Amino acid sequence: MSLVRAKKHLGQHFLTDKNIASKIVDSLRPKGKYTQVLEVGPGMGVLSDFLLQKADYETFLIDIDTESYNFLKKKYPQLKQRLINADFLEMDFSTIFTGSFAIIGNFPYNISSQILFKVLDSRHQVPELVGMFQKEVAERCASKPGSKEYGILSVFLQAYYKVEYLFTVKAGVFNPPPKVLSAVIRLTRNEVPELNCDEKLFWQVVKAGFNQRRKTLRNALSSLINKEAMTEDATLDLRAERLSVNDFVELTNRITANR
Ligand SMILES: C[S@@+](CC[C@H](N)C(=O)[O-])C[C@H]1O[C@@H](n2cnc3c(N)ncnc32)[C@H](O)[C@@H]1O
Repeated sequence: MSLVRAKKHLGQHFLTDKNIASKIVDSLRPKGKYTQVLEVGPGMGVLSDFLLQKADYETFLIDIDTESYNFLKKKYPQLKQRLINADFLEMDFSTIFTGSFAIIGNFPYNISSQILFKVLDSRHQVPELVGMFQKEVAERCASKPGSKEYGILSVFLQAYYKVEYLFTVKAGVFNPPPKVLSAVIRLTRNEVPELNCDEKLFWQVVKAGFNQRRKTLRNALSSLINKEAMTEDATLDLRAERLSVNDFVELTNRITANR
């Protein structure tokens, strides 16, 4: 079988180390929380080989690249409809999954944030994600208040998921090697995937706070708050990067109460 030609615009860097592939797949912990797993960007199937050996769940593969799709169709004829040639970002999960499913992948780095925001949008259906990202993105996901990596993605992911930075991966184990280091993270959704506040307002507050991250929250959130009623609120004197998820939830509740 001839190999898939690596295409830069699709973020194709193929993992060549089977031990790392097996370690990534072993980082999934189904324990009955889901019976189906979707792999994003299987490429030539280095992760899929291990996923398909597991009896705990049914595996689905989606790759945007037709060359990869044709390669995998020959490699795994048993998959049939479970091998999909489409853009993950455009995927309508409801056409395939009725219940919860996990997501795994060595993700294309050029669309990391979009992938994570799509997962957040579908958090009620996605209790777990294990995957490789550019190290910098993985650090951003797991970073804590006060660090320079802490931002919108950190807050939203940590609001709904436990984020674990599992391990770092060197560029040399890919073909072709990327210019950056990589890292594997695991997201495990909270038992209750809802926040104890007006969630729509929470999203607006976090976005507005970080969109003007050099300003204090009092200024960054001026269109969302009743400034007069909240003159004594000391949290508003801080910048967004100082606030934990809980601080944002509590601030959202005070904004609601003072409207
Ligand atoms: C970093 S490669 C990983 C390939 C393989 N899993 C491996 O570890 O060797 C990323 C894969 O994602 C695929 N891809 C890129 N954009 C995609 C998208 N929007 N939807 C689905 N797959 C995508 C690429 O075609 C490629 O196969």
